[in-house]
Amino acid sequence: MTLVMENVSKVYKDGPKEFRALDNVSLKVNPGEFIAIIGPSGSGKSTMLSIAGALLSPSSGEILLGGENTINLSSKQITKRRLEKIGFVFQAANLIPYLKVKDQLNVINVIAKNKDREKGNELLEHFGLMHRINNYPSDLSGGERQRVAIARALINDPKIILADEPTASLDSKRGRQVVEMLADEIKTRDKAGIMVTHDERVLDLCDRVIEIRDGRLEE
Ligand SMILES: Nc1ncnc2c1ncn2[C@@H]1O[C@H](COP(=O)(O)OP(=O)(O)OP(=O)(O)O)[C@@H](O)[C@H]1O
Repeated sequence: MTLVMENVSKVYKDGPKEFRALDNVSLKVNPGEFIAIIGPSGSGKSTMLSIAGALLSPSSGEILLGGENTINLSSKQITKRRLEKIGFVFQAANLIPYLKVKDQLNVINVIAKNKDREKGNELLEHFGLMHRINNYPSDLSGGERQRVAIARALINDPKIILADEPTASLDSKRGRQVVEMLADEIKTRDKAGIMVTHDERVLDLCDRVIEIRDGRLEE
């Protein structure tokens, strides 16, 4: 499963004004490859990740998820592909405040109609969270919350992992641990990973670092 973006542009329209946030961007991420995207504020990083994850449609260009072009899919089909193929990790863990840790993962099982309910426990064990399964997000440290968010992103065994500033709320040691976990998952299970980050201290854990400036890629 690869992720391919081909000649992707995104133009935001604000009344008569137009703003080109992405300008003819092409990128291919192979299985087992972990790519970092860096760049100044407003350069187009979040726009790019949102388009890669089919959360936002491009103004022109194509996105291929595992060889399948998403351009002609209906929004229902896109939602299904996203659930099956993509795991998202956001800046703040975005956990549901009124659900215990174990239920943060189970809710995805219910939505995805997964029959294998053991996977959640395996992931929580893998990330050292078993002693926390009956806690609410407010009881957890920032690092623990982010580990739950990663476990949740992996519950469907997605082949593409997209992370938007996953270390932003963490100190450098915990931030590094979180990115090490992402890198390990990407390597050992042959996933394609993209991480947007401002954190230069974790770039050595990535295979390639791509810079985005004014909506254009520079490697
Ligand atoms: N919905 C929108 N409508 C209009 N302009 C937008 C919209 N979303 C983003 N932009 C503009 O597009 C540009 C790129 O935004 P984007 O959020 O992708 O940048 P970024 O690199 O992720 O920034 P940051 O590091 O600050 O999060 C910015 O100039 C932003 O103001």
